[in-house]
Amino acid sequence: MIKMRDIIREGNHTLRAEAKQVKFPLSEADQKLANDMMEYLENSQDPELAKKYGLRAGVGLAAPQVDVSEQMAAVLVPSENEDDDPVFKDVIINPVIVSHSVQPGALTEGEGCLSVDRDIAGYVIRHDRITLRYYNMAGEQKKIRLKNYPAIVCQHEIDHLHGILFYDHINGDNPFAADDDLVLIS
Ligand SMILES: O=C(O)C[C@@H](Cc1ccccc1)[C@H](O)SCc1ccccc1
Ligand code: NI
Repeated sequence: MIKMRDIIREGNHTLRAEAKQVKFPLSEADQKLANDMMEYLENSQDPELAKKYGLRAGVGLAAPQVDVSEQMAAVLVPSENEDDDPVFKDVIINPVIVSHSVQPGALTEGEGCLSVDRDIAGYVIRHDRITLRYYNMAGEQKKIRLKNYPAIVCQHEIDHLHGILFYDHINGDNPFAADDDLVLIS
């Protein structure tokens, strides 16, 4: 299982590298990696397991964060009611944002990152709505529309595949600068 010690931190060059595309059919190693990353998210969202193994909660984990420079990320966005199915759960492979809203969006509370051990305040300006094309573990091409929180999470993870970290999107002069059309997502 993936633990916090397996997650690389700022300063490791893999976090700033352009990850390479994944080939299909998935190798045994890539299948194991995909399953292990999703397992991390599930464990980290279980309070007992998270405490037992010292896991930081996560709704997404990208392969470069475990020092594998490949275009693959696990995303597990739980529903607000724990009895309901997740809002979004999949391993997104070779993802591409094929279109997006002009309207920007940002989390009201800002963002964090499992690979960044410090709090960095500010609006992380992203697209409020995206159309995402990706391949799942079976190699099936998917094309989905996401908005608000799931869209923010997927953009955070896709950034990791291109060497981008959340604070790259914060306005350095005024971290909480907000255009009139910015959608603030709680
Ligand atoms: O480091 C990662 O990629 C995982 C992040 C993803 C993320 C952070 C902020 C906004 C969108 C996505 C972790 O999920 S950060 C911890 C966290 C846990 C639960 C909910 C929100 C953030
Ligand atoms: Ni991150």
